[in-house]
Amino acid sequence: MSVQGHTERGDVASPSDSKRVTVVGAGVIGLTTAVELARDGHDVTVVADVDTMQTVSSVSAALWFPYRAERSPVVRDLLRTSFERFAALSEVADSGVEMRAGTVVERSAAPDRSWTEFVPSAAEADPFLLPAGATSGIRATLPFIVIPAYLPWLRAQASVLGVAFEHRTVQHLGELAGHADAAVIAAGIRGGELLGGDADVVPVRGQVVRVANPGLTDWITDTDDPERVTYVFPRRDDVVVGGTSIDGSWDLEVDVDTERAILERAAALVPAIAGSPVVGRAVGLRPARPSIRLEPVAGRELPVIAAYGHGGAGVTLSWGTAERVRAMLRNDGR
Ligand SMILES: Cc1cc2nc3c(=O)[nH]c(=O)nc-3n(C[C@H](O)[C@H](O)[C@H](O)COP(=O)(O)OP(=O)(O)OC[C@H]3O[C@@H](n4cnc5c(N)ncnc54)[C@H](O)[C@@H]3O)c2cc1C
Repeated sequence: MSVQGHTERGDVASPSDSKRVTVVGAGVIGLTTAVELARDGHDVTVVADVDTMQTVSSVSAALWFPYRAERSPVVRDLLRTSFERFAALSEVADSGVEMRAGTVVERSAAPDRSWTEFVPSAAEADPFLLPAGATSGIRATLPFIVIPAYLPWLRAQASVLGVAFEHRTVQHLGELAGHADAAVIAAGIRGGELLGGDADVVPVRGQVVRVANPGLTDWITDTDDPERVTYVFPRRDDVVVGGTSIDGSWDLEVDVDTERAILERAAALVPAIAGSPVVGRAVGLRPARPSIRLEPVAGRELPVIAAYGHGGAGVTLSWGTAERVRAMLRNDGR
């Protein structure tokens, strides 16, 4: 069996190293980790009570960009790994991953440009093409992940590798002991609750509206001001237009006034989308945490690895996260 778009690195786990692993979560973190572990020779089951296309991950826009992710050496490593893996996947037909040009608008005197170290194409944007109030900008070609194509593709890859799927809620970790040699908690915003003792995960509400694509290809993101988060991400048939970034809000209802304001800001940024018919709308709660929790958790009924709290960059950091979980598992969850 082969999984497309994965560069070979290291040997597949020998049968004696192979473990029964339960991954809790079928969002982008759980699925990516399941594929990575199955490819490493483990016997993987994904347990989730929300199907992939109903998760927060399905709402994601989704551009490779470290939005609402902490700047740390670990995240830097996850960014680099994921950039490389997505760049490789952009060569794979039907993966839903493309390398796409666009603009990051900057609105501060000293913008954080650390992410550009992995992006060979990154260059200063022409100031005449930037919106009013922008201090500067970057033009770059970045991985652009068309979620309605990518998540089903990823799930199909998992199935090809023999990953089993169970639809149920895990109430407590003890119920996994005896059925698995290790568990990975990729439960997004509910990761802290499942592990207990971690109240640091908070929702950051994101609302998006999808409009018909009038023929756009380039993306643009203008997110430095949390009160006026705006992005326009053209996919094949539609354009994902955002957004909001509201800390601590659990509200999953689409707000019509918010949608109107999003469309007005977006039309000011990209006049071509003014009046494009609305074809869909969604709200998702980004699983934000002061720092991503990506570590073994001691003292449980079975070895546990936590992998949650990716904020606004779960897709962006997914392959790096999966690689780290694979390495931790090879080290017996240490
Ligand atoms: C509007 C918006 C735009 C975004 N844009 C981007 C972007 O451009 N780029 C980017 O990188 N990121 C983006 N994000 C962020 C990204 O969507 C998230 O970081 C990511 O989806 C988190 O994935 P996850 O797998 O951790 O969680 P989720 O997708 O929420 O999945 C959690 C899974 O855990 C399961 N689960 C939880 N608890 C239990 C339990 N007890 N028992 C069984 N199952 C359980 C659920 O059923 C679900 O399957 C965006 C988010 C939003 C809302």
